[in-house]
Amino acid sequence: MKIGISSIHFDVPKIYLPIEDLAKERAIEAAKLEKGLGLQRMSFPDVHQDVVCFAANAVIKLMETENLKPSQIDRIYVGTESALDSSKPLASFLLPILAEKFDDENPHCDVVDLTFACIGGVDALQNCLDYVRLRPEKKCLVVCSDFAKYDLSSTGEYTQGAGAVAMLIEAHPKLLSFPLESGVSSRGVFDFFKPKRSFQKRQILNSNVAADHFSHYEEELLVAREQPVFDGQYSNQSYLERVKEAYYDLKKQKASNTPCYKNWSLILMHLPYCFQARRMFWQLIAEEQPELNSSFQGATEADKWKAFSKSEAYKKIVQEKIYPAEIASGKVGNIYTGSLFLGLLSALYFSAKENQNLSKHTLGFMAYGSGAKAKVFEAEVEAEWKEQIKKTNLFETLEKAQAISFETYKDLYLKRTNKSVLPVKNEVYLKRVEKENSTTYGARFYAIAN
Ligand SMILES: CC(=O)CC(=O)SCCNC(=O)CCNC(=O)[C@H](O)C(C)(C)COP(=O)(O)OP(=O)(O)OC[C@H]1O[C@@H](n2cnc3c(N)ncnc32)[C@H](O)[C@@H]1OP(=O)(O)O
Repeated sequence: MKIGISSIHFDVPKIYLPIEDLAKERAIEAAKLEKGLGLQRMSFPDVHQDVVCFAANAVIKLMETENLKPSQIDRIYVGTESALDSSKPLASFLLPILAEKFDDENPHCDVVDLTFACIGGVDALQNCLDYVRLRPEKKCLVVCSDFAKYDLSSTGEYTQGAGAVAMLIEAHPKLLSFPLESGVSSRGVFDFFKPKRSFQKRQILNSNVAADHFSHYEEELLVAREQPVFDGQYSNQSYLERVKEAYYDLKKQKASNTPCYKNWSLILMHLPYCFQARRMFWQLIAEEQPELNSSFQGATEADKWKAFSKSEAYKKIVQEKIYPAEIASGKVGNIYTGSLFLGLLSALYFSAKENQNLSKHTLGFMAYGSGAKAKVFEAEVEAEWKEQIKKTNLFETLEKAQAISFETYKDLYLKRTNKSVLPVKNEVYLKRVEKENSTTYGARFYAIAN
């Protein structure tokens, strides 16, 4: 029996900072960000939004579109690395919101968060696929929700983004089905991580945040520090090593001599920024190109590979198989656990707009989570994919987002304002956080605006 994804929906902030504005303020050549890394916009949460809001909005869109009620859902598994609480999972915040929205609930719904940097959403997905394989009458929701926030002026700042993707997992899926094979590679490293408070205070005191903002910033970050400690180039090296090992693990499991990617109509890689996949993929498959040796006789291995990355053959792979997933990433930024699935949505939506026939085609997924783990696996496109994906209105929704100024971005980043940039409309929003003098200090309450 086929098991997989029947429906996929998303929610991202309605405001963004144009990347050229950030480049100007940071004295970075705009062409590096736009043409080198593929960045166009950096989506940023408004005052009333957090990762619970994005997750809830994505789930509500999915349930309304699929005509589902909470009592029909047996599991809500959330992938996130932006937890708002060290004990209470983000998934549990969704329950009262959904109960209120649909006037219905399932007290037996199993909810939990899975955290492993950007790959937690894939762990949640595979867990739920296995559950439905055992109990095919059940329906699960997998939700990925994150806010990718980096230190000001760091090399991560221009890759920031936020948002959520929600997916319905069931038997006889309408969108994608997944076989059992999945290549894995894990290694314990410190390429990108979010250590606990005492260490963070030292980090903050050493940071070069402008003096007039310092005390507020420090106070805020002592409550909850959202930004990672990271080494950008080392994280890319780790990404490459893990994904490569997982790719060849999948090839071994499939006992196939043909390079797996040759069967993939679309390549979905974790996108920490728009051009990550095109900058990394050639390094994964260069050794699967026997013609390289005859074409570049006498050249070093590194030179041969670099030549392959500039070749017409590689440009064709990028244009046909990688580019479709990049379209949304360039306009949203990194959304950690959701980035891989936003890429999936983007690639399928683009293919539907182009009226392509993807039914029965194979897609390749390459997921990565810092710390570090990669998983490489495949999916088959199901017959109703086009109708299902068109319901998301992905590109049209992204086009409606509004630009903000650099000053507004800084106010939001430093939490210097409590006035929303856009009116709260037709969405779940953060209504209140209990203050320190309350016995329920830190409890967060949400409401649904019409
Ligand atoms: C965080 C996660 O989500 C998990 C992961 O995936 S970890 C792996 C990714 N790591 C991260 O995202 C961490 C945060 N990000 C970063 O630290 C950095 O943004 C980064 C490491 C990803 C990139 O580093 P960077 O120093 O900004 O860029 P750099 O690696 O030098 O690349 C710039 C590119 O622009 C190109 N470029 C520079 N100037 C240019 C110009 N004027 N015109 C056109 N291109 C230009 C360069 O040639 C280079 O491209 P190629 O290597 O393909 O030729």
